[in-house]
Amino acid sequence: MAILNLFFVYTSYSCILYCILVLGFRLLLHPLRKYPGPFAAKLSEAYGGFYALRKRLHLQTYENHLRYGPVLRQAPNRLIFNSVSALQAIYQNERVNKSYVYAVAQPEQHNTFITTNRAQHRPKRRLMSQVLSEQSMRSFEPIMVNQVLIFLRQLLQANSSPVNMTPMCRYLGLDVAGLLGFGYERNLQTDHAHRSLTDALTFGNYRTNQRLNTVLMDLLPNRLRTELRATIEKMILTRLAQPSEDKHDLLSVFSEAEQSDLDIKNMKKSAIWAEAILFFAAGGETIASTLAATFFYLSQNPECYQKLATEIRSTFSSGSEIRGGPRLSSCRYLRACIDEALRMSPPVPGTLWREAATDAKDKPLIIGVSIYSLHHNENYFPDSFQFQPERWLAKDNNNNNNNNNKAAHEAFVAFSMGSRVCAGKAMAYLETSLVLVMTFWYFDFEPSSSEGKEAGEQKNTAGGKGWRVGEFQMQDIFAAGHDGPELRFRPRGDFCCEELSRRGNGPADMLQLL
Ligand code: HEM
Repeated sequence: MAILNLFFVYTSYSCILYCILVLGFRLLLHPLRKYPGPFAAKLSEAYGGFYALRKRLHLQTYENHLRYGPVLRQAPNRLIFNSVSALQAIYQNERVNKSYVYAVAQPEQHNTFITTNRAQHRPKRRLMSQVLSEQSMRSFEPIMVNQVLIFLRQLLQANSSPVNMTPMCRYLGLDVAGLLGFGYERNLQTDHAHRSLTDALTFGNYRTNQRLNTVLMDLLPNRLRTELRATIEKMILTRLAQPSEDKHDLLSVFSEAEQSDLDIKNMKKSAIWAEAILFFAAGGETIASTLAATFFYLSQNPECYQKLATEIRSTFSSGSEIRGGPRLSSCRYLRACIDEALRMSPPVPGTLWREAATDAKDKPLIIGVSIYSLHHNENYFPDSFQFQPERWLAKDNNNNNNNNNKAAHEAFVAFSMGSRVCAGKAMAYLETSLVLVMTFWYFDFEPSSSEGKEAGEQKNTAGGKGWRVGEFQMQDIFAAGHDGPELRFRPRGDFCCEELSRRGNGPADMLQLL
């Protein structure tokens, strides 16, 4: 017994001594010791984990940059930068890779987003680029438009009562993502039965973000994940029972690409489902965030709303003309509004961790730029908390706006940059543009309460410290979480009901909804 006691005493002392030595090293001898940052962050990754758990790590990082400057030590082995020069040096650098923390965050997924090995990443990325290319989008567009029409019918059905745009946009985004990824109609927009999918995705994002920011922490349970897996299995089996050429989706693009691309041919067929799952979080959730934020800012800024309404309603002469192509691309104010919403409330607000490509066995230095912080850096975006789509529009004459505009473009990083830039950028702009233009064509909208600005923000989560009036607040769970805005939609004249009933699934459906 005495020996056992002695063993425990020595073990406890050894542990305490070990902790003191590790913490002392991190504080006084570590190569990053001279970089400023919160005291707790210098000692442990738990600092980042704590704020990730509270879903406000992006806000904390922003506040820390204000306090400590453009280079910040956020964990013993991690630095965050807040400048365009650092952005380019990190993300456009062949010698810098995605950090190993991605693989730790989702060990079971080896898709385009997670894979850190360049050779393994290449064929996956080529496949994704093909399914998300402009040509592929042209084939997919009618399916997308059909989903947007369902979205519009839901707005009509609301009959001017308040609509919470977060769930509406999520159901739309996930239905479109499901159709492109799995060729499967999940019908979240119209059917309540499978909406737990959204909770499972939120939970998955939250868990991923935890692990990205502290590899120590994995406290969250797994039940929703199991449910998500069952749903996905059903989607895969249904799709596999159909000929691949029956749909325009990931499987059909894969089947065609493998004829001519040996690397893609060598990919296991099962590997494409890991890519399809990625469509939900990478494609569905991000688009929903962009839409919810843009609706929010337009409802809060009547001048911008008017300018955009005028642009859209003078560019098209009927709802059925609204399609991707030169006329949609000519809507420059529309693009400026989307970019400004992406800047102010980026759908991926956190820090995208990178590390030097090296064979060394030592723990690599992890570095990155926080998207939210850079997007609110006053050097690049003066009055950064104000919604000003004009900052994206270069003036023709030689005034300052052109210089500001260049700085803004260089610091705009909502889709990341370099070899791991978002593969779905073209789809993101097409889908968000179609939704906004078609909504403005058929409806007018306003915040749900007549009390104006603040009332419109009530359904706008996160809150607490860091809350700003006029900002659509994102929760940092990698692909952002949010709620609201609550808006009321009024049809623009009688033609709205007629046209919407004529298009898409036809009058029978429409009668059911009205
Ligand atoms: C507004 C909407 C979107 C935003 C803001 C966005 C943002 C991003 C960002 C920041 C990354 C880099 C992540 C990292 O390095 O950790 C990324 C990667 C990626 N995104 Fe998007 N995304 C959007 C829409 C989409 C869509 C619609 C798809 C397609 C379904 C998509 C597919 C991907 C893929 C496959 C990657 C991984 C690329 C790679 O590592 O090679 N994204 N996205």
